[in-house]
Parts: sequence; C-alpha cells; structure tokens
Amino acid sequence: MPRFIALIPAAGSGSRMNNELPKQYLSLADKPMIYHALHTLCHSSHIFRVFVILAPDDNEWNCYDWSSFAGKLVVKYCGGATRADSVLNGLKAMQADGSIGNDDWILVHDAARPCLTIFQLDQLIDTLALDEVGGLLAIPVADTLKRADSNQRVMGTKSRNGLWQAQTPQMFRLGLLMDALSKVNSAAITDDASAIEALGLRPRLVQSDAYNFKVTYPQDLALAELILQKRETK
Ligand SMILES: Nc1ccn([C@@H]2O[C@H](COP(=O)(O)OP(=O)(O)OP(=O)(O)O)[C@@H](O)[C@H]2O)c(=O)n1
Ligand SMILES: C[C@](O)(CO)[C@H](O)COP(=O)(O)O
Repeated sequence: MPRFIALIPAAGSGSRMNNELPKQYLSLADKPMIYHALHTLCHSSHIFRVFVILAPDDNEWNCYDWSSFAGKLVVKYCGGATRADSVLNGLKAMQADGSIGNDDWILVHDAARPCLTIFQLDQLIDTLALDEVGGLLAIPVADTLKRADSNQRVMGTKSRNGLWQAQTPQMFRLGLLMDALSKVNSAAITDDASAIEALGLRPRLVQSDAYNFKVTYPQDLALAELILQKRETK
C-alpha cells in the first residue's frame, strides 16, 4: 500500500515579509510559524513521515524545541535557490533515505500556510488516494479580476470563470513528481502542480477554503494569528 509523506519546503527568506528573520520562524500564536503546519501534519493518522527542507546555512531551526514531533519528523538541510529546487532536493533526500518508494504519495505543503486543518488534509487524501495523477487544494476565485498596465491603470476585466487559486498541500507520487520537477525550469514555476501540468497531465483540484491562505505580507500575520487563536479557544 502506498504511504502518505509530507514535505515542507522551508528554505525561503520571506522577502515580501520585510523581516530579517526568515518567514517560517516569525512568531505566530507564541510559536515559530512552521510549528503550526508541522503540528497538523504530524498529528494526522494518515501521514507516515514529515520531511522539513531547510536552507543549508539555516541556523535558526536548532533554537527551538521540536521534540513533540519526534517519531515522524525528518530534517534535511538541502534547500535550493527556488521553491521548486527545494522540493526536488527534498525528494532526492527522501529517496536516498531508502524508506520511501516511487509509488508513495508526497504532500508538499508550504511552511507559510499555518492554518491548514486536519479536515482539509483528510479531504485531499480521501479524494486523491486512488487518483491516477494527484492534485491540490484550491479555492475558486471570488473577486473580479483586472489586468493592469505599468501605471496601475486597468487595461481590462478578465473572466474568473473556471479560475481557481492554488493552495497546498499538493499531492503527487514520488516518482512522478521527481520526474516532473527535474524537467522544468525551476525559476519559471511557483507550484508543484505546474511541473506535473508540463508533462501533459491534469492534476485534480480539491476544494478548500480561504482559511488555508499563505502568509506572504506583514499584515497576513495578524489574520493567521486570529484564526489560530479562535481555534484554540473552541
Ligand atoms: N528557495 C526557496 C523558496 C521558498 N521556499 C519555501 O516555499 C514556501 C512558499 O514560498 P513563499 O511563501 O513564497 O516563501 P518565500 O520564498 O520565503 O517568500 P518570498 O517569496 O516573499 O521571498 C515557503 O515555505 C518557503 O520557505 C523554499 O523552501 N525554498
Ligand atoms: C505553492 C503556492 O503556495 C501555491 O499557491 C504558491 O504558488 C507559492 O508561490 P510563491 O510565489 O512562492 O509564494
């Protein structure tokens, strides 16, 4: 039986966050941000192991106590220059580990999506476990879309029909994802599904919700904090 393994690329710098500390370590509800995604993934009964991919020169990880995730957590210092490079390097490290096979499912999840829930994770796994290709969490676009010129003036309004915003986890089999990522220009793609699409395959979209948003700009931190605190008091 194929297993489900999570991979968290966490080698980014968070340049849009404008903070010296890499985004994944910024304090969120009294923990470094990456703690929250780890907590959900490590507590899922479906997930066999969780790999975290750090930058080779990361010297922040060891400043925190991760002992509550012992047993499932594996840390590798092999992040690359782009998100896709970090994921591919992580997959290679997984394969070298020897315990993960080409047919096992890999769930790639951003460290910067701290509000993922067990419910969303289960929906993804239950929908895709027998799928030929794999897929990703996503939400249909809700706002009206404008195309801008270089002066930030509207050039036109685009139809949002059939448009979805990609989230993570994105779930593909190890062998297929490695093959796909090793064939693309990693600087030209921003998610894992794009590499699968470039092979001519069509990943499935599994509907999620806006709570699983990506913390990208400084103002996003307060929203994530509110969501996490509200859950704790329930
Ligand atoms: N070279 C990189 C770049 C990004 N990531 C990871 O990919 C995820 C999503 O990326 P994003 O939100 O864009 O994070 P950053 O690249 O850190 O942010 P920015 O684009 O603002 O610099 C994050 O968990 C980030 O750490 C990574 O592992 N390796
Ligand atoms: C993978 C992702 O989170 C899906 O929305 C997103 O593409 C990451 O993009 P970024 O430019 O690295 O933030």
